[in-house]
Amino acid sequence: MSDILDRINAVKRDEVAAAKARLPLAALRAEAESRTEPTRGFETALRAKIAAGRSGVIAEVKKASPSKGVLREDFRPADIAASYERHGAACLSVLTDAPFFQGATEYLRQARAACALPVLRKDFMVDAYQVYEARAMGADCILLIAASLDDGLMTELEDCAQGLGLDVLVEVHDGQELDRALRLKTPMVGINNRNLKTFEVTLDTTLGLLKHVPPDRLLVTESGILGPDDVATMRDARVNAFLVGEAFMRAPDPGAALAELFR
Ligand SMILES: O=C(O)c1ccccc1NCC(=O)[C@H](O)[C@H](O)COP(=O)(O)O
Repeated sequence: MSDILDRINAVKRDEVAAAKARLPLAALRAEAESRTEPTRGFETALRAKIAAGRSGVIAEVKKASPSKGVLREDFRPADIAASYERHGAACLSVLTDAPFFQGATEYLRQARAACALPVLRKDFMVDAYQVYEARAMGADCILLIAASLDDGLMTELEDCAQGLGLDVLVEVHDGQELDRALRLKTPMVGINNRNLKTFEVTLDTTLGLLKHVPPDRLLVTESGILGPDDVATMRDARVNAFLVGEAFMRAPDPGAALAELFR
């Protein structure tokens, strides 16, 4: 039986094929390249928080997930983004995947328009077409999941993103993926504590891999940061950048929850 990532990637390839039929690559590329305004610096924003002695928090805007179902009924991306900014987030991560996360391109546009924070397009990238889409919709950064991509495609997508002025966060879950990620140019490496085959979450994933991340890289711990003990564990291990979704999405005010967790 295929795992969730295989299923997601198959759906993504179908989505890309349908999108190309509606809007050919050349037209989308022209649209993306016609955006003259600079992107907001995602890596720069994270590093600035950390340099100021704070945690660099990538605050996620996510209505639902495959492992947890619907996380938030009252889902207003613009309000959530504004609250995150008021309470000290460095960056946003906005789910644009619809079939599995109930996300939308429009949510990214709404969230970005409501604040000055850089925004990650959180989706499952399998084709350069989606990178052009990311730039066209206003994203500042894309996610590359090493488990989903061979080396050639990962490099192609990174080159495409960087050529458009987008930052890249590469995500890994084990040592082999980390070795492959470290051959990319991007300094931002996310270690996902969630096993995407079993949905098991353990912070030991970050704790076990972090010694293999060179000091010039910006390590982001992803998933399963739910309470103050989790933050303290990571800070004790000198991990200062966090991607957090569920803990904020379940709170009445996601930004206030961020301020409480990272005070
Ligand atoms: O969250 C899931 O169920 C999931 C399933 C399959 C692929 C990816 C998945 N999550 C993506 C993420 O990486 C998280 O949204 C992100 O790291 C935040 O995690 P959390 O704070 O645990 O919501």
